Amino acid sequence: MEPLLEIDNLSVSFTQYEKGFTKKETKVIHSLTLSIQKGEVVAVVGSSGSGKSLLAHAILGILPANAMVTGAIKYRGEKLNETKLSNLRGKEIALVPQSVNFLNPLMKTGAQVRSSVKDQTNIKDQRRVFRRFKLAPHVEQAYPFELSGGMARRVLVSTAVIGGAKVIVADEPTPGLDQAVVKEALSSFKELALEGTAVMLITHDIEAALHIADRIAVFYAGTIVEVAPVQDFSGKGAALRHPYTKALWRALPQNEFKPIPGSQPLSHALPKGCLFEPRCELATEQCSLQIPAVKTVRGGMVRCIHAT
Ligand SMILES: Nc1ncnc2c1ncn2[C@@H]1O[C@H](COP(=O)(O)OP(=O)(O)OP(=O)(O)O)[C@@H](O)[C@H]1O
Ligand code: NI
Repeated sequence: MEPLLEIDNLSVSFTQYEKGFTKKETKVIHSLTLSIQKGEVVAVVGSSGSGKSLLAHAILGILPANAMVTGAIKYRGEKLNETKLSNLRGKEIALVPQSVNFLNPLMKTGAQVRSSVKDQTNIKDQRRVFRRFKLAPHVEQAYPFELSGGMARRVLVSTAVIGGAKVIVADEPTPGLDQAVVKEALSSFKELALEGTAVMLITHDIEAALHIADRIAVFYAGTIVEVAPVQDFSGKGAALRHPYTKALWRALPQNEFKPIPGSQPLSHALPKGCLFEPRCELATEQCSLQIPAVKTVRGGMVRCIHAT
């Protein structure tokens, strides 16, 4: 089956000026490859600051002006450029942003959700999505500040789906959200996938991802180190391929609850070789020479020369 969305060797860097004139380039996403099929939920799991939101913004073409992008993003096998993407954005490809600050504080929620479709007088569709995401009819007249956190999330999801999106990139909010709200939001993504939507679920919460994802992509310091079918996350993690994924799995409270020593390298001080090498138990001299190429191992994808 042909993937609906393909990310091929994507890199994103920022050029910043330091102390006046020295130009500094920071690579925040590098050589990232990932694809999503119709009806599939792929979770992208990674710690804070690893570049997950930037990946979402790169797919939607809404990165800040000082970002430099290389590589390709394809939709239905066709490489996207700015014109094509601006025609698809908010329609066939939609973002559920990480923060409710993406809502316009001065606009009533009903009008706001309708503003992402061509016919903004189409109240019927808006009411249909509101019903679907359990938003009471009076909510359409409310301003964002009058909404609870859970309601605001549902308004964001409504905005994403009203145009009939085929690909949804959901950048899930980091802690602080009520567990029931999180669960509810996740089940709505699963439902959309069952109807044929391709969902990329961005989260730092591996456990939540396990409940709804078909495959899990593990993000580390700006790239994906492993993509594994969800069933590989079981037992002691023997089916997993990358030492970081195994360590992440073991660190969960229901497993050994053992944190991984060390910390993720910062984007301006990345190691030359494998990004996990400084923290890896399996590291050999060869690991520090260059970033390992992507290989396919037992039906999953991994970037580690030791993976078998
Ligand atoms: N406009 C920018 N200019 C320079 N660096 C940036 C810019 N935007 C983000 N970054 C850097 O890129 C890195 C990745 O940020 P990003 O927001 O994608 O992380 P994240 O994985 O989504 O984190 P979280 O889980 O906290 O949401 C961070 O180190 C951040 O400082
Ligand atoms: Ni983020």
